[in-house]
Formats: sequence, C-alpha cells, structure tokens
Amino acid sequence: MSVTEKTGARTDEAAAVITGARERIDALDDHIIGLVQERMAVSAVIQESRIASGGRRVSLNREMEVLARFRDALGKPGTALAMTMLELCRGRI
Ligand SMILES: O=C(O)C(=O)C[C@]1(C(=O)O)C=C[C@@H](O)C=C1
Repeated sequence: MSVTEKTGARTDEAAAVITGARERIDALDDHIIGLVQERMAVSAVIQESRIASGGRRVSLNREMEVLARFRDALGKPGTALAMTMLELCRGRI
C-alpha cells in the first residue's frame, strides 16, 4: 500500500504531514493509556482503603465532581469520557 493510500492524502506533501502527525498521536495515545493505568492504580488504593474501613467501593458525590470537571473542560463528550474512565477505575455499577 502506498503512503498516499495509507493516509488518504492526495499529495506526497500532505501524506508526509499526516504521517508525522500520526506518530505524535501514537505517542500521545501511549501517554494517555499510561496515565489511565496510573489513575486506575491510585483509584484502587482509595477504594481498597475505604472498603477495608467498612465503607463502600463507590463514592457518588466524588464521581459527580469528576464528571463535572471533565464536562467543564470538554463539554458533553467529556462527561462520556469520564464515565468510561470511572468504569475502568471502579468497574460497572
Ligand atoms: O475518589 C474516590 O473516592 C474514589 O474512590 C476514586 C474514584 C475515581 O476513580 O475517581 C473511584 C470510585 C468512586 O466511586 C469515586 C471516585
């Protein structure tokens, strides 16, 4: 497959821009995945500590704060993103 086919570009110049930008996106995605995994580990510490003390796994008030932070920064899709992230961190409820 040619570079232009791979990128959807119609010129070599555009294909070069897209290829370079996709490398940056791949690096950013690796970083984001690493941060999500780090967040999952920190969240697990909180949940285990709360459960060990006799509390519940879930803190709905705190989840509302997390959802609001993402919504304020990213709009409605930010809420969906935060909900998926919370599901990764505490499982389905
Ligand atoms: O902040 C907490 O109390 C957590 O347990 C962490 C966290 C989160 O991942 O943000 C996970 C589960 C709770 O329902 C609320 C928030």
